Amino acid sequence: MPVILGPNRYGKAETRVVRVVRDGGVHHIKDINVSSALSGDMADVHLTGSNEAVLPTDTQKNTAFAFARKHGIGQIEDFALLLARHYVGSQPTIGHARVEIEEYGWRRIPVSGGPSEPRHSFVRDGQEVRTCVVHHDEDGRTTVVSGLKDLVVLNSTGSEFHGYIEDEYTTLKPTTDRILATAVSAQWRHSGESHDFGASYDFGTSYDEVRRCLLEAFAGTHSLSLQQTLYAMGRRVLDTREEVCEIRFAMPNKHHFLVDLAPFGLDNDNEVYYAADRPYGLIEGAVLRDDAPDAAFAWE
Ligand SMILES: O=c1[nH]c(=O)c2[nH]c(=O)[nH]c2[nH]1
Repeated sequence: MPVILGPNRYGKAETRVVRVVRDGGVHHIKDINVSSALSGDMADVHLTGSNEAVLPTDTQKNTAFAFARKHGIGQIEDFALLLARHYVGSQPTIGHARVEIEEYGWRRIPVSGGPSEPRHSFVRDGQEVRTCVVHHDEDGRTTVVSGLKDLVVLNSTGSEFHGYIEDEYTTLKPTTDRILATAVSAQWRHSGESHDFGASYDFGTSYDEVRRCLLEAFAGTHSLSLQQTLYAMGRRVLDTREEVCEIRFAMPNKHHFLVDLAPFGLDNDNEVYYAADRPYGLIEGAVLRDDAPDAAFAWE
């Protein structure tokens, strides 16, 4: 039965590029996900195994990083046009380029009482989920745990990590300036008893204020580890919100690796990062008052 090659394309999907622009002490970030798909004179690649027409997908990934450094990232449409024109314009075998870009929005974390313009701390737009778990039993015991998950935050400086154990498998380089990013999952236990949780108990304000404490402590802590930041966030909540007696965290360390652009003749002074999604460090911990009431079934 005769068989022919149908439509085809190839490329690098989901190159996660983060660019930090430093405007004095004020940082701006662009966080994008670039997918390129190229097509053209690719019959031989499929039929004979000749790769003469192929611009490797690895090169497409590198081009996204190098262009971020060289040209900056403005409007994603402009960046996509730049890449697409580059592929079609530079390679005779490539007749068509499809470049898809998603951009993730970040807002500055407002810090009350701090400098009017927070400079390098961001919260990702519109992701988080508010949660609660309530238990109530026939003996009239009630527990309330409030929480949030997927509150994605990032400090583009003010984070170090060094002084750790180095054994024969350690390759991580110590750093005094890195991006610290995490998706905060936190659950906090209200210390009240059943009769406290009446109509006048303001869970709305409590939630807003705990969230504010978490963001402010994240933004305001010069971090020597995500563990230290976790503790500072928990402590801020317990110092500020008397209705909360315990808070538990799970925080993935969303690694951002500096891209080596030297092979393309470009420097990279903490500007262009590769945002890796896995594997990730997972930092978990609880912070509680030493006289916190018994948790009963709150965490079940
Ligand atoms: O803040 C961090 N804590 C760690 O325990 C750790 N481990 C690691 O490789 N990087 C980091 N970063």
